[in-house]
Amino acid sequence: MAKCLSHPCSSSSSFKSQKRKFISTKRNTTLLISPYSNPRSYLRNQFELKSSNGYPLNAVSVQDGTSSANESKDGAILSSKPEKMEPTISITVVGASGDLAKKKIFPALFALYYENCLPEHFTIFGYARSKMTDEELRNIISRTLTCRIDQRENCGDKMDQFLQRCFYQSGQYGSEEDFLELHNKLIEKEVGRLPNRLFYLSIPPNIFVDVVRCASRRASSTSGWTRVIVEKPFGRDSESSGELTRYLKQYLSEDQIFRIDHYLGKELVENLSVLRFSNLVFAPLWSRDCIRNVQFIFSEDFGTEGRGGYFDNYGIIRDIMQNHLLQILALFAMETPVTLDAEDIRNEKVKVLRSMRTLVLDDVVVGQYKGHTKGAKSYPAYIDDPTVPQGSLTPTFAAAALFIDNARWDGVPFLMKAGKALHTKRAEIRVQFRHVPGNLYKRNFGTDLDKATNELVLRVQPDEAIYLKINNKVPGLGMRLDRSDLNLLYKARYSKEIPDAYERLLLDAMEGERRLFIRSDELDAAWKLFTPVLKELEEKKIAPELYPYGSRGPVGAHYLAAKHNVRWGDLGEDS
Ligand SMILES: NC(=O)C1=CN([C@@H]2O[C@H](COP(=O)(O)OP(=O)(O)OC[C@H]3O[C@@H](n4cnc5c(N)ncnc54)[C@H](OP(=O)(O)O)[C@@H]3O)[C@@H](O)[C@H]2O)C=CC1
Ligand SMILES: O=C1O[C@H](COP(=O)(O)O)[C@@H](O)[C@H](O)[C@H]1O
Repeated sequence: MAKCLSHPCSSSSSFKSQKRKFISTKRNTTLLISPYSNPRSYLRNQFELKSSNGYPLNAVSVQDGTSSANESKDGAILSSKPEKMEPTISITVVGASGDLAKKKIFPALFALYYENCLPEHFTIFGYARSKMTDEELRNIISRTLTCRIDQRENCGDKMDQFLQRCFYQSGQYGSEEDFLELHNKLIEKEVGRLPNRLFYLSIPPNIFVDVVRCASRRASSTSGWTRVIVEKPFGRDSESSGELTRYLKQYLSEDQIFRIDHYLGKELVENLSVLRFSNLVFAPLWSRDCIRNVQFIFSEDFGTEGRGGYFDNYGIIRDIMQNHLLQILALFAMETPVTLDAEDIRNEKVKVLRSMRTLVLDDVVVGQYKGHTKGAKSYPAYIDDPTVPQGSLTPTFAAAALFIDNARWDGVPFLMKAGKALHTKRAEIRVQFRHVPGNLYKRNFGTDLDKATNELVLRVQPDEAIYLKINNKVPGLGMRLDRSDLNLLYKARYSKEIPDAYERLLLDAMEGERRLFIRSDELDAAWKLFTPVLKELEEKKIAPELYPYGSRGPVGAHYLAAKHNVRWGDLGEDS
């Protein structure tokens, strides 16, 4: 039995059993088809992993009724299974030869293995068209595996053991035969166990549907669950996203689809709800009464570098704003969910997204980076990328002002800014509070009262931190005030290395925990906000404002903020 020794999601055993009772009551109809005479012994046979909300499994396998696509068929098969079959999980990374698989997915799987978060029995398959042997795949992925800095025990041995569980199958993405071959290889590894299968689609979106068709027809688990993690982008607009969902649903139920947005797996984004809902001090401040504006800022200090072919078809609004920043906004602004269950949280996110005003062109600024030389070093323009068409108008930078038309947030500007090839790499949420009414100390601040308002910053990356800018008396006999930070810097407070977002999300998908994955109605609501402006930008061929590689982006972003009486919080020296 795998135990997730140091995963933050460990919960007390009494809580665990309470939750399980709840599941068995709620799903007693499906448990009736379970081959296990005692549901508790069946549950003990499942992985004792805990998902990121601290709950144990709420959707382990088809016996729990979660894999509705194959229920009756699977039910029949299940009833002929031996009573105490141990489960196994087979994870297939489709697109295993690609950038994301190498950079993020295999390393995250290894980190979970290293932390004892994977079940005792598991198999990992890489699948792609490239021809490779198992050994070649192992060589490629071994280059990106690392052990936790704070542990490093048996690092080499653990890597070897992990790599021995990794295999490779070459195949076409639209070939049912090739997926059948994969299926047969999976069966060899799963023999004698209850097989659960997870497919990670780390491939360009135009082949999602082919893969899902072939995998669901030829390589689904016959008696356990089958789940599919789908990478972004989920379409280019409302229409294509709806179409993609309709296609996927020909082969999968919504419960089997895990639409990933890796920002939801980031530590500080996870912490947003904890901060809001478990600290009394913030609750009365969290509304238009005290908050002047909220800013969601994403910047990267590198350009598209090799991903220009993908990027040019999407642009920064689709790549970052419509998903990562909007998801954070929804968590920031939603009402208190009834419970921490996935559906309760996603219901609240949908409500807030549906209360938002559709974005208009007047509230958007777009930019594109141009070449720049600094000393002896030259930085390329976006259109110097050989995979980007000449004359491309695709924005690599955008700023936008959004509004939530509900009682809590009426009139509060929610500003977003996202860009590539800027001066720094950073992601943060900045909350600027209102002025203190009748401030006794206002003459100490000079004429710029905005500089004296409190600001709460959640720095998502790098150097995760939460800090609150306050006004403070400079010690001494006079009465001089300055701006200081109450600072919770994670690396100073916590010695443990922060897990990568993909680790948390992979673990949750294995556990059937959907809280951090995007439901189809959330996706619809998100696209509705951005689709009209995206269409208008393209139809009107709006030229992006050029900004030098490595700069702070177009000045237009400042005019946009000023129009809404906002000053970007990331501009000052001490920001
Ligand atoms: N890379 C990143 O940082 C991020 C990526 N994503 C998303 O993850 C997914 C994978 O990204 P990434 O790894 O960068 O993608 P890649 O371009 O590296 O593609 C992954 C694999 O898919 C196959 N492939 C590529 N293009 C085509 C094509 N036109 N037709 C058929 N097969 C193709 C290739 O494998 P082979 O030729 O061997 O079959 C390739 O190794 C995408 O949806 C992307 O948007 C999301 C967030 C970040
Ligand atoms: O989804 C994406 O995210 C990355 C940035 O992710 P991070 O975790 O490194 O901040 C971005 O580079 C990429 O363009 C986008 O597709």
